[in-house]
Amino acid sequence: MTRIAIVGVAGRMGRTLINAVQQDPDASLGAGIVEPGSSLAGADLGELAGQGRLGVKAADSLAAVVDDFDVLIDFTAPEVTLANLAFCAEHGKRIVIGTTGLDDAQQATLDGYRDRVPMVFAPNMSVGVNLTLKLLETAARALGDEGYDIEVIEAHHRHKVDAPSGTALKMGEVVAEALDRNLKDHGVFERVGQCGPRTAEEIGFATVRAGDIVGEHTVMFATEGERIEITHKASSRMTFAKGAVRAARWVAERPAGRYDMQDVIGLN
Ligand SMILES: NC(=O)C1=CN([C@@H]2O[C@H](COP(=O)(O)OP(=O)(O)OC[C@H]3O[C@@H](n4cnc5c(N)ncnc54)[C@H](OP(=O)(O)O)[C@@H]3O)[C@@H](O)[C@H]2O)C=CC1
Ligand SMILES: O=C(O)C1=N[C@H](C(=O)O)C[C@H](O)C1
Repeated sequence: MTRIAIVGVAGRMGRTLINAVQQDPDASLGAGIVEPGSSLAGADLGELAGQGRLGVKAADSLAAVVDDFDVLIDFTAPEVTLANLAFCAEHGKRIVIGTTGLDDAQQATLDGYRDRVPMVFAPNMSVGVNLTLKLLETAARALGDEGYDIEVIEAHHRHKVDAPSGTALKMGEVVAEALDRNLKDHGVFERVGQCGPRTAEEIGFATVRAGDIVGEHTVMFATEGERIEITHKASSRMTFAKGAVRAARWVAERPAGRYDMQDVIGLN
């Protein structure tokens, strides 16, 4: 039985994760943590998730629940995640990180823990997106050097704070790598005014933020006469939450290292 703590239990993913842990017979909910000073500290986690009392109360620090879990699941914000990762390193815990929007320096800091903490870090925990990444690799190898333009289009709910999504960036990286291109050099994240025609090698990104869209990603390979679109649409956050709980059970048995969802699913 993997004892899990969820940080950010008041959030969209946090509440969904409470339900996902409850539905997994091989996982138990050891703790849930809200932001320090939150009025939800002390609230019952089951009631937070809309499923009735569970008898586990929301804590407002990791230190308060340090003995109650083995794996932390973190879907919060970059600086919060890095602080929690440091806590895990100090206290011999494992971690599953779904947080997106880390900048290069924050990515490097995270990577610095790979020899000390067993961690799964993935911008998208759904099985479907991780399979899609494999399909993209194949498509890019077949089409990318044959005159097909590559564009990544993503859409999310109005509350999302980072752009492009972590998943869109990962899709861009997979495609770029398959074509021996570097996303830092070839990614185009803005087109406005007299920006001129696209170059053959650029990988363009477009972002939609609207309403309650859970998460949609399309990679377009377009040339004169045809286009191919590979699309993934998530219609429920439960798809991410189930993946995260699966990752928590998986990483509970692993030595220190930085893993991703493809490792968890067995696609690597
Ligand atoms: N990898 C994946 O599969 C997925 C990744 N994500 C990513 O997960 C992250 C969270 O998304 P989402 O749930 O929609 O965002 P929310 O804003 O709904 O949730 C984030 C939660 O973190 C809480 N929080 C902030 N600071 C702390 C702290 N110090 N301690 C404890 N809790 C804290 C916030 O509390 P408060 O409410 O008080 O501000 C909030 O409840 C984003 O980066 C998103 O991109 C999302 C879905 C899938
Ligand atoms: O913020 C979200 O909601 C999501 N974020 C992730 C991302 O940035 O890729 C994954 C998912 O699409 C939902």
